[in-house]
Amino acid sequence: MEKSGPLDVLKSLSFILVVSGLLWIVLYHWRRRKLYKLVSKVPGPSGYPIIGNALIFLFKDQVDLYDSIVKLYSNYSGLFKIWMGSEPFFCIYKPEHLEIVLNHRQCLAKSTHYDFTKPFMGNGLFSAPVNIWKKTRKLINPAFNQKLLDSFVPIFSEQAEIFLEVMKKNVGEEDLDIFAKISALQMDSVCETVMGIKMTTQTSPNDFGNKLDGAMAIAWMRAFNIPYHFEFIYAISKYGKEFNRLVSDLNKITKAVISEKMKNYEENMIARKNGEIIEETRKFKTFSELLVQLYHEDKQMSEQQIQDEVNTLLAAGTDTSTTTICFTLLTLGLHPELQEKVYEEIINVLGEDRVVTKQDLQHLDLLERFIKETMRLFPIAGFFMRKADDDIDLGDGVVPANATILINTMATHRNAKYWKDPLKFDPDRFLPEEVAKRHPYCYLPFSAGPRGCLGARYAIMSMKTNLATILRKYRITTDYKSIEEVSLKVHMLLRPADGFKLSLVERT
Ligand code: HEM
Repeated sequence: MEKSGPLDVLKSLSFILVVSGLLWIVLYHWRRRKLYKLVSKVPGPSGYPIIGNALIFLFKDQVDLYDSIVKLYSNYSGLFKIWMGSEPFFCIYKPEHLEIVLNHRQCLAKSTHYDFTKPFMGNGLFSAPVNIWKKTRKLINPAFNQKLLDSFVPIFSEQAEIFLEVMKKNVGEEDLDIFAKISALQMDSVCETVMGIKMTTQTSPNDFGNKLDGAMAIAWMRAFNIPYHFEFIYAISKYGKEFNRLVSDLNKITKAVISEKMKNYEENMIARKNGEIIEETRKFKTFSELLVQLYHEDKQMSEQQIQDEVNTLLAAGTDTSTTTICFTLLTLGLHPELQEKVYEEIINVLGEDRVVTKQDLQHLDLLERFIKETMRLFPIAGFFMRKADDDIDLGDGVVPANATILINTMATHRNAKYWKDPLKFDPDRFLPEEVAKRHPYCYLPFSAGPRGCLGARYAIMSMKTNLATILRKYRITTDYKSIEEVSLKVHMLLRPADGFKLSLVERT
């Protein structure tokens, strides 16, 4: 018998490899046959082998990314799908679909893309897996009550008044960056209500806010760029290195704050046991103190979980409100006559000098409708994702288990099917009688259902306080001429591609 040489061994090995590879491919597709069957029933653009439709998102700058998503949605009248590599994405915007998905018990999971925020937010509410999320949200929901939010209004007011002081020195300056100023205002309010510390970003600028913004922007950029999903590419990239540096700096600060709250709580417990009377130095409890209390009383929250929640609230609460306030200033600038009506309302409720109180907020109706209409046209968190844990029947199509669902509320908010003359700015759309005429899921700036925004009421109250304080002293102008002219980009949240182009003119 002839002996087999090294070449024959190599040939046999190659044969085995090719056959196993083919078997693996067949098995992989066989296991996904149900998925393919369901996917095939849903319309969608044709894609390329292996990458599918990933080119829609790949190598796009922030403006192109926004335009591509809008264009994609405009081609379909309802549910459609795209392939991101081997992963099908089901794209929705119809109110009926949104209502099913956002309330479905099997749709509470966030897609894997949210994992990129985990180095900072960990298992905080925003990115937590469903089992952890359920437990934490049940614990935190009661703490986020109206009484607590009311107790924050003096902080919102105090910070807004500091903003006016800062603006006295800056207004009229060329190249005044109003977004940065509002961002500092929000950062100081959120840091004080969440952590109980005066960050003083407004008066002595520090880079905590920039670091937070930078870290979140990189996490979101990664979600939309498949090559950076691979840890070995991301870790050696400039983004990966920068992200780790930013997160490490931010964590040092929040960790120190939580350790201090833990220490205070324990010292107070001992003092109370010894019969000492503890004088409260503040009229409100911060979120971190409430979380520390939950940690001690319920023993259901670990120290790490507290830090994850604090980091989450900082990240979820600052840029969101900052960007919405700036968009509201922009829409005020675009509509000078309406702006005067908002001003009159503020003067009627507040008078000339008094700081804003929680009672005032209930009477600033037009201002609230103005903010709501702004959030319709500029829903800053207009794209978000869920994962289906089971097949989800949407009536006119089924989303198969494990698929990602891409929600685009911008497509709902600006849709002529649901909004007459959708690009017309009209705060009266939010009069109660008008709201009652619509499907409630036509308007979702804060998402909805059990996993909707935890801070929606907090955001409205803080934005109303800030805007009322600012608008009483300043008239807003913008270089934009119309809503249509404001082209948008995806910078984690939506932002105007060419900036906000705002000016503040002192009222005399
Ligand atoms: C104008 C301001 C805000 C807007 C437009 C907004 C919008 C949203 C949206 C759309 C979601 C759902 C995101 C998703 O499912 O991926 C969300 C979730 C969340 N938001 Fe907000 N938000 C705002 C302000 C705030 C504030 C001020 C806080 C806290 C102080 C906050 C805390 C949260 C948290 C914790 C979640 C996650 C909820 C969960 O998964 O259970 N948000 N927000």
